[in-house]
Amino acid sequence: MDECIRIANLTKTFQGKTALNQLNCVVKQGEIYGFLGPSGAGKTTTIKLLTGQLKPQSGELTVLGKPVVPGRNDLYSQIGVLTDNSGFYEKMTVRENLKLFARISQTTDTRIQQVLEQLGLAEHQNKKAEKLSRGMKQRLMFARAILHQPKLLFLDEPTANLDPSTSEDVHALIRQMNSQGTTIFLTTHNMEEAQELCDHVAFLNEGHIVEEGTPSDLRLKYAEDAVELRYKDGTCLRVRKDAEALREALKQDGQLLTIHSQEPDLKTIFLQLTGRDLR
Ligand SMILES: Nc1ncnc2c1ncn2[C@@H]1O[C@H](COP(=O)(O)OP(=O)(O)OP(=O)(O)O)[C@@H](O)[C@H]1O
Repeated sequence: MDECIRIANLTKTFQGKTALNQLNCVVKQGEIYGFLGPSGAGKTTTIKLLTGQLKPQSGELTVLGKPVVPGRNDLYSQIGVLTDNSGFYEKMTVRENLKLFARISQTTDTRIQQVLEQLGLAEHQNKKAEKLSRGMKQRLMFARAILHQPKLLFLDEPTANLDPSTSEDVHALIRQMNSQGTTIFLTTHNMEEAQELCDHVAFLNEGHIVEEGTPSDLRLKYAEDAVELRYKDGTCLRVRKDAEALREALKQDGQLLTIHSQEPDLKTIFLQLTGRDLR
């Protein structure tokens, strides 16, 4: 699979304080990549550096095969960015907002209609943006970000402050875009969200990546060396994951109901690695 993003030895400081420290990562084309970490870990800073909004102290950044040069315009035709300050004009209707952004990115009216329908905004297109619900506003920001059919979409905490049902809608949109070929770079501090959505995750803590892999590989890597056997009479037995211990356990009286391996969730793994919760 081709590389979509490569970060090599990236360091960023603000007034002498290190925000990112020798960061390395690779995002493959077509994947949903979760960049996970608590508040202040450096997630937004990484997106700003990858999209040329900030300049690093050192390190190399490659996006879609080209080095990132702050202010380089050709990158913007190929990427979409959704952050909490993506914004739109409150006093304009949904369609008027999209027409304005379409003019900047030279997108056709047909594409506007397609996006309105894809994001379930068609019936709200003549409403002023200020009258939209929070979930619909988030859809409008998505619409703006994908109007020009970017190959790569940066989503900075796309479900922060949304209720569970609206978050589910946003997850469905992310999956839909990804299934149409868009690579997604997603930041979140919500580990359940990452576990559900992402093909690959990186744990960011205090400016560097402490672990990365597919959610299922990480869960296996940090799984306890034990399985739990549950019997019909309600008793439970924990045994080591080796053939002899299992053989012994299976000899026990009582009818066996289930055998489960003990795999931690991403939240537990992050806590184990960093001693920090993801707040
Ligand atoms: N413009 C800036 N000037 C000074 N310090 C900054 C600036 N931008 C970010 N920082 C600092 O860099 C560190 C990383 O911030 P960043 O916003 O990237 O974290 P984050 O992981 O996105 O957090 P959150 O989840 O709260 O958005 C923090 O310590 C923050 O205070």
